[in-house]
Amino acid sequence: MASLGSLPFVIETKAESCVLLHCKNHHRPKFTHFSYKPRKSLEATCLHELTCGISLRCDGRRQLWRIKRVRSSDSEEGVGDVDTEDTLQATIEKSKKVLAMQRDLLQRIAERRKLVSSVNSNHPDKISYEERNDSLQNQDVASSTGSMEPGQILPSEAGPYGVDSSQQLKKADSEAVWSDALPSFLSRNSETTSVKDKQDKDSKNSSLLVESGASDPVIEDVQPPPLAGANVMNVILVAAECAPWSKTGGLGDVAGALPKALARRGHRVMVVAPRYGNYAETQDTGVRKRYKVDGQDVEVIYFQAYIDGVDFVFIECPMFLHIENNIYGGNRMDILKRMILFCKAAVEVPWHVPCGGVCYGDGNLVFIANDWHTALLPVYLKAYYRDNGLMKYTRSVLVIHNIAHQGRGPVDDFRYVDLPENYMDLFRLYDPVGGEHFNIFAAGLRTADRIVTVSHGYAWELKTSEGGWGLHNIINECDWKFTGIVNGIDTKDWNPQYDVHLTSDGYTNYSLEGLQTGKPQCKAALQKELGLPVRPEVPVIGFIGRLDHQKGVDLIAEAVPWMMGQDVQLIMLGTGRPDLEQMLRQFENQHQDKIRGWVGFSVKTAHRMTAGADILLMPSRFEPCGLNQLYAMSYGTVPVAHAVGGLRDTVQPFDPFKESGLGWTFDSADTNKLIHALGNCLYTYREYKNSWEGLQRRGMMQELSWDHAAVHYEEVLVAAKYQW
Ligand SMILES: Nc1ncnc2c1ncn2[C@@H]1O[C@H](COP(=O)(O)OP(=O)(O)O[C@H]2O[C@H](CO)[C@@H](O)[C@H](O)[C@H]2O)[C@@H](O)[C@H]1O
Repeated sequence: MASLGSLPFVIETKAESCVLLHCKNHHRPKFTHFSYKPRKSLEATCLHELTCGISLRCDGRRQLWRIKRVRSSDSEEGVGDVDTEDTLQATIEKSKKVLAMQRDLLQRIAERRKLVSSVNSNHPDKISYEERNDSLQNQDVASSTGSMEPGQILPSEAGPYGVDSSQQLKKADSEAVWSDALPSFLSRNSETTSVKDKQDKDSKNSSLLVESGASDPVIEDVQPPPLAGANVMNVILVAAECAPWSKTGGLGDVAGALPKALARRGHRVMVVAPRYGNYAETQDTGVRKRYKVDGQDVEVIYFQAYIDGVDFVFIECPMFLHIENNIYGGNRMDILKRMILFCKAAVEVPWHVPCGGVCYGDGNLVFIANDWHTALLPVYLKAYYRDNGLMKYTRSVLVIHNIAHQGRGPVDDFRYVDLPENYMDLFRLYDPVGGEHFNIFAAGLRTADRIVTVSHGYAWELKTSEGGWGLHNIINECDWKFTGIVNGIDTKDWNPQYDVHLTSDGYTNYSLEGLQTGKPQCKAALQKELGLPVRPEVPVIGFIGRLDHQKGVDLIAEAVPWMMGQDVQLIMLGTGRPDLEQMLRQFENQHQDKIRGWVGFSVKTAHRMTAGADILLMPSRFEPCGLNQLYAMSYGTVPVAHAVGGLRDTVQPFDPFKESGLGWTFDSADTNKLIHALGNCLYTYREYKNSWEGLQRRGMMQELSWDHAAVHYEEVLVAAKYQW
């Protein structure tokens, strides 16, 4: 038995073959593919809506396929044969349901309209920014003293407080686009059609007898039932960077990959990021909105692309354009204003941006904000909307990728974020370093429904005064909603078997089976490309990362004299602190035949180094998760890392007696300890080839994909959803 939404279907077949169920009404057609034996009922679930129409197509043979619709209450046994009366009955039942749903929707609209007009009658149509501010503050006070009605909404046009319920409802009247403002399960069912359209479509759906052979050949797109099952929800990940469009480090990788894994579990997933450049894949949605930033109205344009099951929405405005190489550049105020604008515009995306024709809506929705740059989003969600009876079913999760950057400023910065006075306490923080100050990360952590960080080790460290960078007390207070989930990797982008950067210049793709030939070929290609002596026996040591205090580049620098006494080659790729960049260049100049210091950001080189190096150094002082060691291991490159944060979680130390483990770790950020670990590593590389290969193989055989982490994220999203 197959089921479409809550309506089950039986597919009856007469010959062995395969068919496709095609949900025509869905804005983005999805297919379910069945292989089957003659006269057998089939199990399948359509991901689409209750109201989707379907048609059957077969694989080219001239067979007559039949599909029968039955009532959801029917038992399986009673539905074996095709019966037009039953089909008709099922259609009538379905029509009734649709009509009931539409009635319910119309009633809700009427109620909302009443509410809006009563609010409008108390407020002039156009109120100034300051008036809105007062109004918000007053309502906030009213709310907290209990005089505000539940569900009461703000009387604004899309502006600093963004919610334009009245506008939306007026528009709904004429254009029937009210789905934007409704909970998503209603919005999507309603799409943008009228009741009559629905009925028309419904009646069309009753003709379910399809002759095969006339249609296109089968193009398979296997869609099993959603892995998330009943937990399927709408998820919007908001981040300041998103690979491949924008990336300064690991956050970009996560924003580009985690959403795809969540989508694979059946969630409807969107990523919202600034549009820093002219991204070819994206289309102008035609949606333009204005938001207040530092008293100025700033217009944003929403662009959109649908890739690998994920809606990518990019927010364009002159503040973002052409800074892709300097995303976090500019002075403190510039960055703050960009992030304020970004968060204000992002939180309203589910209302304004129709992805595939249909907005996400604010029901059954969870935002995933990332780091301090988007930590204002949970605050705006609460202050502008949820405190005012809007977005009642929307939740937020804040992910900590790096606590070292917090959006700190003087207390006076509070005036830029356009929030009611009583919100100041969320931002206020005192610590011995910053004194009393304004802290955006603090406010986000306090406001989000759930907090995640990117490994268990880092989750523990964040609660200590050394690891929490002044936010440990807040994190300890929030322990009940705080969890660690180790990052995954994008196994499409970062996979030696398919890596697009290994297809030219002498490099080659390789898998576990081809490790012994493929990896040496990549090593030779890397040595050649960088102008180092092409010597297969010499260990190539790599470092990739931001050149800053976190990554422990200075520890490598201190170890360079020792390393140069060894027969090794060292390749370092990074950008960051000018003094460390200069140091890289200097090392290369001093040791032309042994060191390459590549100052720059090159994704291609990072991939090629990961494939061609034997060893990856990660002496990070702190490392929330670390992706490079995960990439390295999956390419058969052995990590030598400081056992901290996610590195401790993911690099199990080599045990020569048990022939277990994945690399070498050292327990404090100390040059001698680095040298000791690297020394053992080099000794094993040279003297114990089998052990070395074992290390490589164990690394490559790990399941490091995002699919695993996505299950844990889903648990957090569900917990957030039921958080009141
Ligand atoms: N010069 C360069 N050229 C090309 N590519 C370069 C590069 N420098 C860095 N990269 C790439 O940027 C990414 C860095 O990711 P990491 O997770 O190692 O660190 P980052 O500190 O940025 O991320 C933070 O967020 C991530 C994600 O949660 C955490 O894993 C991490 O611990 C935390 O510090 C990798 O994809 C790496 O290849």
